[in-house]
Amino acid sequence: MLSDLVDGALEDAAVRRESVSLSDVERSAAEALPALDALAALSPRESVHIIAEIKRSSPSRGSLAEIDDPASLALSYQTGGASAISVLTEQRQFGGSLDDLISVKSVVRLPVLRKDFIAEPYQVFEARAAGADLVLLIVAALDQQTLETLYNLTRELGMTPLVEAHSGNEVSRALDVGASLVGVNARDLSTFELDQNLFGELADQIPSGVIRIAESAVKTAADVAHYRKAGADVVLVGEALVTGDPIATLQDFLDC
Ligand SMILES: O=P(O)(O)OC[C@@H](O)[C@@H](O)c1c[nH]c2ccccc12
Repeated sequence: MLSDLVDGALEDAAVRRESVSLSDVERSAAEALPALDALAALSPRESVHIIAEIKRSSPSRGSLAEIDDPASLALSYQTGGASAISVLTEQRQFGGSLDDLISVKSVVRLPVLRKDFIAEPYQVFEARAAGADLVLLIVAALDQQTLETLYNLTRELGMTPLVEAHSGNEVSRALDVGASLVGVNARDLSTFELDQNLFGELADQIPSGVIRIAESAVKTAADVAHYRKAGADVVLVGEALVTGDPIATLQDFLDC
């Protein structure tokens, strides 16, 4: 269940907060190098953009890959032509950490997304302090007021929010807060079911000028072509890259 994932992420944040206070993390966020311009890096072009994800496991798919050295995987993603890197920092179910993000950020020149279950400002400051350029905000996990608060904070810190939706109503809520980057996740985070047609059903609701991202369920170049045809400017790919040859897979997908 999505609410369990959020509760777990908040409990872990509360533990970290015992050693690094809110004011400490705010100070580190203010001292970090400025965030990169993710909207520029993902702006629509002739070919699709790929956000390449670092993910060790997931509740729906179990263990995927060991990934002892996330920085070197991220460098392969950069070599393969990814436009941005997504790092799962959730520990309990996805096996990630903020340290993964810090090491990735130290080697790549691409924008880096903190992929986690973000529900309070502390986690947004932590993302910036670790060097994140983008933060994932999942509409289904947040009431509208919290979504707006976290969206505005992310922007104030110079980062780009990627606002994730899984229904028409959630796309409207993403647009209501002013999202410039909207992701449609094919996977329902409550049931873990996949619906690869959802992106196509919702894409028309996302106005031009807003970057459209298709998330999940990209296994082959044909899947990329499917999303591209349905209007995706960007696809976000995890499993296919961590389980296969990352450079060859990216190049294959970018040929679409
Ligand atoms: O591994 P896949 O099917 O290529 O999916 C990547 C990404 O879309 C998925 O990891 C994801 C999308 N939204 C999320 C929110 C939380 C955790 C994970 C996700």
